[in-house]
Amino acid sequence: MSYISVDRVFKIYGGRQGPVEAVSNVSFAVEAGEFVSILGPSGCGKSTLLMMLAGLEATTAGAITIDGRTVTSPRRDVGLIFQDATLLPWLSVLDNVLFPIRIMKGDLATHRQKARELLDMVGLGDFHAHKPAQLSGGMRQRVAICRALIHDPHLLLMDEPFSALDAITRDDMNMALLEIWQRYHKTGVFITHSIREAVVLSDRVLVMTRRPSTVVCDIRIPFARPRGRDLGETLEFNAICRTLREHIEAGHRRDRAA
Ligand SMILES: Nc1ncnc2c1ncn2[C@@H]1O[C@H](COP(=O)(O)OP(=O)(O)OP(=O)(O)O)[C@@H](O)[C@H]1O
Repeated sequence: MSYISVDRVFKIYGGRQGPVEAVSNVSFAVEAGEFVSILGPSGCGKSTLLMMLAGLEATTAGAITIDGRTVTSPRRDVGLIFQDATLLPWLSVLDNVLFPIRIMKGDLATHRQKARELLDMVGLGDFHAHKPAQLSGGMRQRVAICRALIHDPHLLLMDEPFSALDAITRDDMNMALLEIWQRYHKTGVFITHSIREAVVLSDRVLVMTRRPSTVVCDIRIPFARPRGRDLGETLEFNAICRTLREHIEAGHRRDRAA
């Protein structure tokens, strides 16, 4: 059995202007330790899918199973990272990283050392006493990554975590995430609009389209790890990006025709 199984999942939101079918008949599986990215146009239901994986939204039909258990409510063994780092401005960097432990009433003393190690790993070892306002956007997102990892979740769910960053910082964050993957062996679902980012980071890339909001393509990314910045220069990398772009463009054409 796969670590994550998404089985014929639908999500229909009730709205003032009538129901919105955000996700229709989506099925896919993710193995333990895999990093899977989801690409697709705005509004195709990527965030909705991630929220359902996190147990923060209910499915309208179908089932999501993680590690053998059907997802019916938020789970403790999941780390979430969003586009906005959403750090608490009055807390130090270290206390922001420790915040989930505080909420879960865990042992702060033992986790303080782990928080310092995580901050060291993402290059923020000297910033543990700073407040979020004293950090750049990329640094804040690094803190958010440490916060998502502090309770050692097996699964990381990431919703466009680097899309608000400039191109150079984004590349740096991709490299940092690759390093984290190498070191901590998590399972990951990553939402992005960047084809290149998806290919650099992932073991598999899924493409979703609208009307209906479903998965139309599932491509395995064959590059060995560890991966470096030069991966993006290779012919094979660019050929995979082209294939994914063609799937996304075909979806756009179908949308326009509908
Ligand atoms: N709480 C909600 N109530 C009603 N409709 C919603 C709700 N959340 C999302 N939707 C609608 O569901 C559809 C899918 O939205 P979702 O945010 O999941 O798409 P997305 O692919 O993540 O978009 P983006 O790439 O722009 O973030 C959209 O039409 C959106 O307007």
